[in-house]
Amino acid sequence: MTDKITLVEAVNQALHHAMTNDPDVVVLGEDVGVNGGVFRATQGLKEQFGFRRVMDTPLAEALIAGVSIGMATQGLKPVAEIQFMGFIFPALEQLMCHAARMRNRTRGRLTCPLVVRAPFGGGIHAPEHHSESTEALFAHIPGFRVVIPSSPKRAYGLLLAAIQDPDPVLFFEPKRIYRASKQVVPNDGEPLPLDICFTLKEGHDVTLISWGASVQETLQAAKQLEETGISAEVIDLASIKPIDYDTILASVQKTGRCVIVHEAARTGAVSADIAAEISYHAAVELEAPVERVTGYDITMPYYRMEQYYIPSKGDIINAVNKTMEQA
Ligand SMILES: Cc1ncc(C[n+]2csc(CCOP(=O)(O)OP(=O)(O)O)c2C)c(N)n1
Repeated sequence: MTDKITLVEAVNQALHHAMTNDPDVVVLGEDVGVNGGVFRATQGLKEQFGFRRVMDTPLAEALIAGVSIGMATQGLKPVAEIQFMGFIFPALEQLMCHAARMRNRTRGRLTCPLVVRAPFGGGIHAPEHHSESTEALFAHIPGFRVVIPSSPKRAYGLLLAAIQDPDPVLFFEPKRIYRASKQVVPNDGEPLPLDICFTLKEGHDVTLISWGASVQETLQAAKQLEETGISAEVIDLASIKPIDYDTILASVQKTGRCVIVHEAARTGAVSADIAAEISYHAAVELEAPVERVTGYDITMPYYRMEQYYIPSKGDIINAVNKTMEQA
């Protein structure tokens, strides 16, 4: 295919490809079949693969996770959709206490090749439970991979890799940019590596690290900074767990400055871990403390206030300027 497609269309394309090429891949979740998913990520799957492989479930997230774990341990590769990240918590006991531990509990006899997809993040004027970013909660749990794509190409390649991975992967999709831009995404079935971050722009004055929808504002900030003579390197973390510290440390050791940008609340965030690792391993090279541009420690506000919560291009530029002032 040579047409340009959106991030959500890339998810759909990856699901089509995986299901076509591997009869063990099944899809389940609320409204994923007849309706094609609330965001249309699973559109057309039921028509093509039938109700045995594309299952509309009751509104019961614990059931979705539990059934998926059963299927995964018995040879299938379920891709479950949780309609919004804010509704994943009824499934947490199943995911945390069973999926994440299956390999360890059975001393490697059983693995749990399960993918849980969930849209996350704010910016689409939705009410509560529809806008949060709790990726750090899942990154904290041993046994999961946590993956967040930020472009159509990475959505396609990373989702294929997640489906092939033998262990449970939480695949969080930034819905604010589901339809924000288009890319040509060859439908070649090529997975992307799950263990690396992606350097989107090279630079030598400051390293900007982000993930999800915030990568957009981070790239815009880098572009504007370039016009004022500040050269920013931009890294899309993509794999939230595990984190590719080789790339991050090499970048910060080169630039001497780092700003981490994300929508999730500040306390206990993934950025705190990254800042700690950088402070430890690049203490000699750092010219300024690591800055963090984050959401606030509050429930994601309703839509009229959303714009004040989500890190903006201006917030990122201010943080970069702060690090540049320190010498
Ligand atoms: C725990 C939880 N999961 C998912 C949702 C998202 N959601 C909102 S309405 C809806 C469909 C409800 O369908 P049904 O129970 O048949 O009621 P209807 O709206 O058709 O009257 C879903 C899945 C939710 N609100 N809460």
